Amino acid sequence: MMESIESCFTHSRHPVRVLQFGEGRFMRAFVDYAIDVANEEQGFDGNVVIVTPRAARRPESFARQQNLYTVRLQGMQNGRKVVSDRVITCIDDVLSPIADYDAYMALARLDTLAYITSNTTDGGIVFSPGDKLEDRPPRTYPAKLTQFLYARYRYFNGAEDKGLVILPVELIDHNGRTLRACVNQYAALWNLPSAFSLWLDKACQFTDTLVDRIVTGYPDEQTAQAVQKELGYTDELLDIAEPFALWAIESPGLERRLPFTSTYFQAVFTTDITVYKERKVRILNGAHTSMVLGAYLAGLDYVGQCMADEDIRLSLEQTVYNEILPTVPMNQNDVRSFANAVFERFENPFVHHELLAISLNSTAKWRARILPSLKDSLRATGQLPQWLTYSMAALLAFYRSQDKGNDCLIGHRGGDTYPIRDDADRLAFIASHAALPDVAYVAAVLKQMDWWGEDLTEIPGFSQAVTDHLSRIDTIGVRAHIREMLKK
Ligand SMILES: NC(=O)c1ccc[n+]([C@@H]2O[C@H](COP(=O)([O-])OP(=O)(O)OC[C@H]3O[C@@H](n4cnc5c(N)ncnc54)[C@H](O)[C@@H]3O)[C@@H](O)[C@H]2O)c1
Ligand SMILES: O=P(O)(O)OC[C@@H](O)[C@@H](O)[C@H](O)[C@H](O)CO
Repeated sequence: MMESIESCFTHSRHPVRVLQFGEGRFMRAFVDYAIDVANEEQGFDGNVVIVTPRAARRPESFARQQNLYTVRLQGMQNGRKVVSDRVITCIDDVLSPIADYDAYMALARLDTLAYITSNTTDGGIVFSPGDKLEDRPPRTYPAKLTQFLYARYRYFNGAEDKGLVILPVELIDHNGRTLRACVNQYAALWNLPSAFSLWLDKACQFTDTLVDRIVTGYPDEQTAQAVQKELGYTDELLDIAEPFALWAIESPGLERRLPFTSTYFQAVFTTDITVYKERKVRILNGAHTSMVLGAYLAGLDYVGQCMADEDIRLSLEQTVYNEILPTVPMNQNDVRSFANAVFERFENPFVHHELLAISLNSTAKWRARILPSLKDSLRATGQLPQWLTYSMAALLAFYRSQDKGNDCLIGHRGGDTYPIRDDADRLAFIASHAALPDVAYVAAVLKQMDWWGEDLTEIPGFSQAVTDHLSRIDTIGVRAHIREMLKK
């Protein structure tokens, strides 16, 4: 029988310096990876306590293996194959803020605590007026954070050296500033003293950051068995990622305190992360979001398969190089080499990135990751960019279903079914409009101001062009439609 990870490795001992909201695969292969390496190579001297943002109970998988787990980085870097395994030993505890409320709030009184990190997905940094200061805990992440910071402020009598640096990694615009704005709203809602707001200003730092690493997490069972055999121990938290990692942090002053750059991790400290964000979100995430829904309907399941598929690959090249790149306000040579690198990362034969995983919440992703490029392209050329326009039709085709599943809609691909996962109200809207003729279905969805931030039917020609693409998809199928667009 194989040994277990906890019988092979032990914890590193460091004071707890980081409270992390989010136990997901990304945080574990990115933030915790960087901290673990920094402890070993740079004397960071800090461990992490994780809080699961939503779990009602402490996740047993972490306790079972004493919070140890392996990050396997796999892929090509500078032309050579990389396989790098690291057992992460810097996690002290994983708490549920609901089940372990007192233990979690006790961390606010911890002298050594210096940083708070979070990944609560694109939907986590929100204000909800129903949250109360007395809740154990409040529901949203910003409300939890406000309650936590207020407890710390009170315990240390507003001492300025007990402030915290807050480093959110959610992929939304100005994540630090947005989080700060939510905290301000809770402070006002809960009538917290103005001295607390002053303490937030003087002692705490809310930092905008941008992250980039493809993390696919626990692999399929067959791969998992093979990897564990190689490793020589069992690990149910095994986390697979690519070797590339970039963390751009909008605070040059933190450079010395966060020595996170290492062989497989680059931390950049800068006065403005906009260029990193625009480049990454428009090109990498924009490529994903514009490609995956149509490619899935065309019969593919993984990003790697898309790169090997002539039609899908060519369509993505045209999307990225002809339509997205010219909209990125940076040196075009730099942007082009970033795009070339993205294609190489997508080709990574070792990281199996599921299209269905990327499809989650595609409406919000289309707005954040495609719409700005579409509008900039239209402004610059006077024409609707064909592939970005088509990507909306692919979304509407992928989403079009009246079949309700558990927390999702059920889509159909040939004889197979697949889950359509998005906000519940949005899915309900789709279900109730899916049976309309194409023109009415398209118009109904494009008019949803709160989905897109504007009425998309007001973009000249957009509604008609999307309807035309959707009708071709209905009539001849996605792949045939992609082929006819490639011939144009
Ligand atoms: N996996 C990647 O390659 C990658 C790379 C860069 C950025 N990200 C970002 O990470 C997010 C997905 O995380 P993951 O890949 O670790 O997936 P995951 O499913 O493993 O983890 C998701 C985490 O988000 C929390 N969460 C989900 N909805 C929430 C909400 N409404 N409020 C509070 N917490 C919530 C969950 O509790 C969990 O901790 C995405 O938003 C993405 O932008 C992922
Ligand atoms: O993680 P999501 O669901 O927000 O988006 C899916 C992918 O586009 C994303 O995970 C990228 O792989 C990642 O942003 C790369 O840094």
